[in-house]
Amino acid sequence: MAECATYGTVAVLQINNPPLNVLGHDVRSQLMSGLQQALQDKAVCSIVIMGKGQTFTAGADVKEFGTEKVFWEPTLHSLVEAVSASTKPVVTAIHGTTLGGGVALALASHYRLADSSAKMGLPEVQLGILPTCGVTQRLPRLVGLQTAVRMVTSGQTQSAQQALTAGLLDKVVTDDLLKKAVGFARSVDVRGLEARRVSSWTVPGADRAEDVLDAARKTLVRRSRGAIAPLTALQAIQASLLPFETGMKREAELGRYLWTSWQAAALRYAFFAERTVKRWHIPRNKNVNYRTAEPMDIKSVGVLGAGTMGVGITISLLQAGLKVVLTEVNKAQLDKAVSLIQRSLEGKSGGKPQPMQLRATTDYSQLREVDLVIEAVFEDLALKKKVFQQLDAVTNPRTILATNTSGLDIDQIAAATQRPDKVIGTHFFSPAHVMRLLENIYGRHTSVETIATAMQLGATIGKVGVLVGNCPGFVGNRMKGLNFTEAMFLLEEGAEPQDVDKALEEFGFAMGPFRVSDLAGGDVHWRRRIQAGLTTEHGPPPYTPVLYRQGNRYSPLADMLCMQGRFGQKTGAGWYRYKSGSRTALPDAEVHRLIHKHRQDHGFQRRNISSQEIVERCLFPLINEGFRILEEGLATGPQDIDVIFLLGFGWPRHTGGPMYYADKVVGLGNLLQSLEKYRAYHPRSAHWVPSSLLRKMAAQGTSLSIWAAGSRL
Ligand SMILES: CC/C=C\C=C\CC(=O)SCCNC(=O)CCNC(=O)[C@H](O)C(C)(C)COP(=O)(O)OP(=O)(O)OC[C@H]1O[C@@H](n2cnc3c(N)ncnc32)[C@H](O)[C@@H]1OP(=O)(O)O
Repeated sequence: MAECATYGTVAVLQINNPPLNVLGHDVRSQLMSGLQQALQDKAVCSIVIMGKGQTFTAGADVKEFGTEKVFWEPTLHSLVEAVSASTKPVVTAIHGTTLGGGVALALASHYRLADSSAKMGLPEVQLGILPTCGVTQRLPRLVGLQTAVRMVTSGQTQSAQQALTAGLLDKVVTDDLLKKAVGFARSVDVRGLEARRVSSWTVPGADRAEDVLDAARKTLVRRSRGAIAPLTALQAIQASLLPFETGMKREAELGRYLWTSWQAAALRYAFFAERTVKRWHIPRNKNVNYRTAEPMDIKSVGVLGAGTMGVGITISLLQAGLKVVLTEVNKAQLDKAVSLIQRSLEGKSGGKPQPMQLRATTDYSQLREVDLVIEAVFEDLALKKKVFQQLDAVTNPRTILATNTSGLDIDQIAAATQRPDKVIGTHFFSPAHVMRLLENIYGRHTSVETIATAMQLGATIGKVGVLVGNCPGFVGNRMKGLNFTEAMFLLEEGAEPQDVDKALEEFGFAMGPFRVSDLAGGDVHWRRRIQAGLTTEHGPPPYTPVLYRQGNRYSPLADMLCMQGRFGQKTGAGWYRYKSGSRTALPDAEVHRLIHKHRQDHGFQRRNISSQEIVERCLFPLINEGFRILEEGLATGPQDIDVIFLLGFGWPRHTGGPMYYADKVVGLGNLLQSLEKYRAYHPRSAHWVPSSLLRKMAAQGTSLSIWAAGSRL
């Protein structure tokens, strides 16, 4: 856990708690007793604290949060204070990615040394808590308010060089950190100790504090979208302008407030959910799971189609060091794609040319020897089937064939080949080289090896892979579609697009559904509705009522906009209008007139709709569909659905995701009641019929977390 050794007059305490040296109770106890021994040992003049293995420490053990163990003595706070009060100089030697409590220990030490490849960060706000243990008081004294605010409120890591420049480190070294740290510790003098205690310093640039804090507050109010931790952290940093002890009291108060908040619990859940999804199984056959599966070794990947998705996917693969064969029949499109890929990768490497493992070709037969192909052609079932037939003919029979589709039937695509066991859906989110989610979809015949390979490929390219079953829209788009449907009904009943967007943005989404639709292009979903027979390019299909399709209430408003060529930002007009070259959504009188006339034509009585109703009507049907998905065994557990929404659809992280939000914030009984209430008003919308899983859980008074704990391997 923590090992102690002496090198002449230097005592070295080394954390050894693989994989990440988190500071659980055992580690804290051993570090504390090592420190006390070193203080008592007359032969020891200075002390080094460092870590073995891949990192100094990733901070507190998050698994202890929510349990009593985190408060067992020595707490992290006691340990940090003991380091700070040490009568012998303490040098912290940092390597790997040092986070949270690790930075707190370093700040309380008298000297800070790091390996040149080290990174340091304070991710606490991402867990909904405050960096306590004096971090918000010592950091501004060491690096100034501006850097402290940036580090604490963003949670982003700093490189060793950045930390050195900011004053967070005293020295950066290369090679043999132990030897260099011991040498450094030998050179420091106990006589200078008092002056090295950061707590006795004042915050540099305090005369400009008000301007810095005001500017930060404005930015955070806009960016945090309802998350309370960043703004609370700012208040704690402000307290560093007070005497140290007063500031520490304020930090403790604010720390307690966040520690007990529901948002901290939700963010902790999100942290573990992202890691839980890699433990997948197939609900209808639990023998097919991450433990039994053996992935194929993938070294080369073919990407078919060099449009926006193909380019993003190629960049992700190349960044992970894989060989890529990019295939596109249109030579001009291929050349454009290659230049985009080159520019993107040059940007990443700071302008240095990277050895590119990319072969670009118009010739399908070049895919013959790759281990896996990702098809990224236009979202059209007939086209994809044709492409898969060709791929089946040209590629090696052991090659896995993956389709990047956002909702088409994997089984139909697989049926176009002689190897349905080697066909899988890999749904990337746009921009594919930026978005961390990869929704992997198994079909009826997809083999366990193919599933394991797709999940492994996701991890290799730095994505969070979530495995789901095959159904129209899969998990993400199947649920998300209901949100947009209900948003349009709200327009029919009296809301304006900006009212709906504002309510959902206040809930925490970066953009409301109409702004998202304008960004993505309304034509994409319009074509899908046409393919599904819900509408035609000229209006409702013959003999179809305007407000009902396929047995359900239907709003034709989006179709009406598309028929006018209003596809969103790319055409300068959609649900909003856009000035040339601008992405700012401006309310448009044309749209208001169109909605108004539609209401009049169909006898809708306009009424005022509250933000609460907007949020409930847009989100509750989607959550209800999530319960259906669990019931149908299309996702391993609620975490999988939550991760899809957190990483793929901008669901506000501080609410934990749709299923967590329903379970822990709304309450399943309340959710059921609301669904019943809206169902009574909107009997022609099947999405208000509560799922039987939700009914059962609400009746039993059980929770999704209990159900999930029982179902997960
Ligand atoms: C009262 C006041 C008390 C507390 C004060 C707390 C201050 C803090 O220190 S808060 C914690 C700050 N630290 C973090 O938030 C660390 C988060 N971890 C990461 O960002 C990453 O894990 C990483 C360090 C960058 C490493 O990434 P990677 O190499 O991709 O590994 P992972 O798959 O993420 O993790 C491997 C394994 O470790 C578990 N884990 C990671 N960090 C922690 C942690 N801090 N505590 C407990 N467990 C942790 C992670 O869940 C993985 O576990 P599996 O079982 O393999 O899923």
